[in-house]
Amino acid sequence: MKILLIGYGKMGQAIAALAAERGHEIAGIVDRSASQLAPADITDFTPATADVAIEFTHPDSAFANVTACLRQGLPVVCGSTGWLHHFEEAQTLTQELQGSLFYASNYSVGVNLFFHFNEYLAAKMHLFGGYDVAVREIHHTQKIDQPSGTALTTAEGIMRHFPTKTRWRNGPAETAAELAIFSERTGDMVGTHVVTYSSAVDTLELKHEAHSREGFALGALLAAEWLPGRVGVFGMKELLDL
Ligand SMILES: NC(=O)C1=CN([C@@H]2O[C@H](COP(=O)(O)OP(=O)(O)OC[C@H]3O[C@@H](n4cnc5c(N)ncnc54)[C@H](OP(=O)(O)O)[C@@H]3O)[C@@H](O)[C@H]2O)C=CC1
Ligand SMILES: O=C(O)C1=N[C@H](C(=O)O)C[C@H](O)C1
Repeated sequence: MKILLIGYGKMGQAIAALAAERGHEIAGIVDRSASQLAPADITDFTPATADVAIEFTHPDSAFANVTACLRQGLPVVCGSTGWLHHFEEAQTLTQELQGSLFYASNYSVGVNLFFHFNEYLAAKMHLFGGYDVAVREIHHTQKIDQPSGTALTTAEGIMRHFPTKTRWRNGPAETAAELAIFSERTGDMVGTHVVTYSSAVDTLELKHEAHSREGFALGALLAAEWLPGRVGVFGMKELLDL
C-alpha cells in the first residue's frame, strides 16, 4: 500500500518504521517544518499516488489536514487529538464527499479493550452503588492537549453508564455530579490511563500503560489497511468488532 504520512514527529516516525516492516511504501511525507524529508503538500497527492493518508500532527492542524485529504479523495486515518470540536464538520464533509475517515483517540488494541471494559465496569459499579469514580492520565512533558484524547473517551464511556456523573472537570471534582480527570506530565511517559472507583471500604482500578508507541503505530496501520474502499466515518469499534 502507498501511504501518505502527514506529521513526521514521534508518531509519524514510529508508523514509517512499522509500515516498512509490513511491506508498505511511503508515498510522501507532509510535515510543518518542510525539509528534504518532507517536501510535499497534501494537494500534491491523489488516489493515483497514495492509497491512504495517516495524520498525526497537532490539535490546531488536524481538521485542516483531514479536510484537505477528503477533498483530494484520499481515505484518511487521523490520530491527532484535541480537535474534536470540529468532528461534526468532518463527519458532514465526509458524507458530502462520500469520503473515508477513520478516527481514534487511541489506536492501541489494548486501550480499545480498556475502553470496552471501562464501559462494562461503569455500568456494574453504578448498579452496586457506594463508589465515586475518577480518571487519571499521565503523559510526557511535550504533550500539548490536556486532558488526553484517551482520557476524554474514557470519561464519555463512564458517563454513558454511570448517570450520576453528568460532566467532567480537569482537576478535582467540585460537585458529586462532576467526574474528575487528573492530568500529569512527567519525563517521557508514553501514556498511562487509570480509572479508579473508591468507596469507604475498598478501591478498584482499571489501568492501561503503554510501554512504547509501537502499539499506536500498529493500530493506525491496521486502520489504514482496512479503510480504503469503505465510505463513511469509522473507528476502532468497527475495526476490532468490539
Ligand atoms: N490516537 C493515538 O493513538 C495517538 C495520538 N497521538 C496524537 O497525535 C498527535 C501527534 O503526536 P506526536 O507524533 O507525539 O507529536 P510530535 O510533536 O512528535 O509530532 C507532530 C509532528 O507534526 C508536525 N506538524 C505540526 N503541525 C503540522 C501541520 N500543520 N502539518 C503537518 N505537520 C505538522 C510537527 O512539526 P513541528 O516539529 O515543526 O512542530 C511534528 O513533526 C498529537 O495530537 C497526539 O496527541 C499520539 C499518540 C497516539
Ligand atoms: O500525545 C500522546 O503522546 C498521546 N496522545 C493520545 C491521547 O491524547 O490520548 C494517545 C496516547 O495516550 C498518547
